Amino acid sequence: MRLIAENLGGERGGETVFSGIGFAIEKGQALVVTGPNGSGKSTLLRVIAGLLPKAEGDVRIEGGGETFPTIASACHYLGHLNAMKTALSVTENLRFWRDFNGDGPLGVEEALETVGLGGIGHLPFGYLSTGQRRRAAIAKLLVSHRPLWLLDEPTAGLDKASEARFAGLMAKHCAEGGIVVAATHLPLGIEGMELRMGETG
Ligand SMILES: Nc1ncnc2c1ncn2[C@@H]1O[C@H](COP(=O)(O)OP(=O)(O)OP(=O)(O)O)[C@@H](O)[C@H]1O
Repeated sequence: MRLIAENLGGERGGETVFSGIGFAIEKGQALVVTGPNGSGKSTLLRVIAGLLPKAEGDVRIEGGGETFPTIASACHYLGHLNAMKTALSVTENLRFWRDFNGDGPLGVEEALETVGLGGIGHLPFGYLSTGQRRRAAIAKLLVSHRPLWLLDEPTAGLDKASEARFAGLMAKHCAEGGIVVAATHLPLGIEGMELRMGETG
């Protein structure tokens, strides 16, 4: 399986944010997207995820077989917001995502243990601290059967120990044949290709 972009362009509010982006990411590889504020990192991730229309070019999955014929079927997108219901418990949220995305490598309890949140699954998501919310959102990736991780500033709000743990999880995902595309300002501690987005304005 590979993720291919050819001459990809994106726009916001009718203005071109980026153009001519091309890459080929094989399974087991990571692409780290860097660049200053406003350079289009989030826009690129959202275009790849299909959450925004592309302005030109193409981005697609090849070799995903019957299980992952499209990016939509293959990806889990972790944006700035965590996409969790504040009134539901952490466990209930993760059960929802596990059902929605297809059973992933870990069960809910195991995933919570893995991100250091064992024992608090019963709490409403809204009770969690900023970093705990991000860790619970990372647990979504672990309960989901999704080989393509699209991550927007995934380590924002994480402490050093959690950052290091997440670096290990991304490396493991790649080692098991996954693909990671991550936009970041912070070093992520993973080996990967770098795509540097340009300045705007
Ligand atoms: N809904 C919108 N309408 C118009 N312009 C927008 C919209 N959303 C974002 N933009 C503009 O698109 C450009 C790219 O924004 P984007 O969020 O992709 O940048 P980024 O590289 O992720 O920035 P940061 O590092 O601050 O997160 C910015 O100039 C931003 O102001």
